[in-house]
Amino acid sequence: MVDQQNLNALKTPGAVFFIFGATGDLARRKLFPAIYSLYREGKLAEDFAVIGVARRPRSREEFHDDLYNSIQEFCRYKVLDTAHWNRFAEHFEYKSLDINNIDGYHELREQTEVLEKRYGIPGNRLFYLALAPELFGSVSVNLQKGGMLDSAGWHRLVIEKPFGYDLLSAQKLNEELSHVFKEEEIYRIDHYLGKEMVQNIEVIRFGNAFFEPLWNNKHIANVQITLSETVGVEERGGYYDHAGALRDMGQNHMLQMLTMIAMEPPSRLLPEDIRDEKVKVLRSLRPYASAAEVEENVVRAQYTQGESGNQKLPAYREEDKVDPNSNTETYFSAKVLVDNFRWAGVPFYIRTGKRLPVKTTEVVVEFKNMPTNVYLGQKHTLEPNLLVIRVNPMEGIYIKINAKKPGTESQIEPLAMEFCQSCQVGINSPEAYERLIHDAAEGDSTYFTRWDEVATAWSFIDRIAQAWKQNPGDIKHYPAGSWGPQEAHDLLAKDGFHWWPVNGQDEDNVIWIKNQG
Ligand SMILES: NC(=O)C1=CN([C@@H]2O[C@H](COP(=O)(O)OP(=O)(O)OC[C@H]3O[C@@H](n4cnc5c(N)ncnc54)[C@H](OP(=O)(O)O)[C@@H]3O)[C@@H](O)[C@H]2O)C=CC1
Ligand SMILES: O=C1O[C@H](COP(=O)(O)O)[C@@H](O)[C@H](O)[C@H]1O
Repeated sequence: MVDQQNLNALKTPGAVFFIFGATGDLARRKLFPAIYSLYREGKLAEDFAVIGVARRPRSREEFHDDLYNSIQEFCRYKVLDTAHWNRFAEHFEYKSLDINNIDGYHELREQTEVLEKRYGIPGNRLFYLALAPELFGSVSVNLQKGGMLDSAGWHRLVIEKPFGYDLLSAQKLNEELSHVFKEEEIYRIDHYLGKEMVQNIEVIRFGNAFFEPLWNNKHIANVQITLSETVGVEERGGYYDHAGALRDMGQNHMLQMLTMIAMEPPSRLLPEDIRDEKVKVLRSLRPYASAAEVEENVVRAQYTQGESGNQKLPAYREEDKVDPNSNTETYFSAKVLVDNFRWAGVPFYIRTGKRLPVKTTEVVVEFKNMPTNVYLGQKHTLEPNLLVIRVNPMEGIYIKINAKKPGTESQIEPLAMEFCQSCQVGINSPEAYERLIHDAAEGDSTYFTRWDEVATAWSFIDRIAQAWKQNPGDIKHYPAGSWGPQEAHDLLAKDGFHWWPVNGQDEDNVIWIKNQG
């Protein structure tokens, strides 16, 4: 609970929030719960309204029922009591509208003005597009034509991923949006940037004297970023089969996490300074020069039938709305080089996949071995020091160091110094969408992607996609429930490295490192 004194500092300025796609999956699982949490924590006061927009008819009561169910199922807070719930739900209206029907926007405008009057909102309007990406351009044009941008306050467009399918389509979309919204009014969501531990990377790096001096190619051997999922494509087969892992996770979340690890310290902690540094990293990524280089450095694969626990898992090609002959990748891993002074020669290995054994997001920074190993030849093995940043589902960091095994003469064993943030009583980290909606309402664009970041990321990814397109059938396979194809292991083995076990467990789920104490 937030005390009254801090409330004004936390609260967002009064605004009307429009959720386009209010009957959809994202609204139900993420957006409504996020708005409720913000309200519960006093970050949204009473001067706000939400209008849910979608085509299907919904009475106000039905919409409130949807809202209630979504919060009870997906929010980290359960509904408090009836009086509190009624006060919250009162802020929500529904408008049935086909985004292509311009008359509907005039009605929406009238409805908005009534609410602005009721809540004393000075014309601030935040448009959240939880819609299929092909609708993004038309909505923004129609918002303007329909007079929705004529109010006195600020107007912001929050736009979901994917932002385009490749550089060309992203440029086209950006061009369409830029006729209506200025760059500083566009908030492109990458929900990984809203995650607590992704934001913490910055503090861990720039707030600790013992990391920053070592954060370079003199001391770091390699960096490994893993985003593994146990789920398959669920109900999103239609979208996913067109996108694949490279576009779904690589172009956005993975490259964004890489930039947070690799960027230079910004001169000030202002959104544009931070984003300038991130885009410099993206520009330093060494492009793969040919299809042969792609093949050497990037592994793609698709899951076949497999099992997890005692459960049989279907092959990707058997999933709903997936082409039975599909060659779409559900897994990829890559060796990425950042060609700048700090990182020259340090490989960044990234991997993501569906139907892997565990759900986790983790960054492992592997340090170089000691220049002189005084323990060599004495039957001692020194393991490299690791810094592991756990993003999800566990949040925390651990550092692996070598120490003398207590009670032995001189035996050395690795031990973990672990901080598990998510294990701390009383810490209930906000969901990524809470932070991002709050930031957008505050006008803080730090953790949203700027156009040049998106474009630069696409030009890197496009080379991989184009190389794959030349040889669609040349995809590897892995059984659902496994850690991906052998080639992904070979990718590191060629350089003398291996993937470090995630969650502190090896591939057979054997505890790899003992918790001390
Ligand atoms: N779901 C997720 O986990 C994630 C989703 N995203 C992105 O979020 C966006 C939404 O995804 P998701 O919620 O899954 O999609 P859904 O298909 O579940 O929902 C789409 C929404 O759009 C509405 N809609 C469709 N056509 C129109 C139209 N012509 N006029 C008005 N409303 C329309 C639908 O309502 P109706 O049929 O009633 O019109 C529905 O509310 C996509 O860009 C997706 O890529 C990003 C990350 C994760
Ligand atoms: O953006 C996406 O992310 C999810 C994974 O997000 P997480 O927060 O649960 O790690 C992924 O399942 C989905 O395919 C992708 O579109």
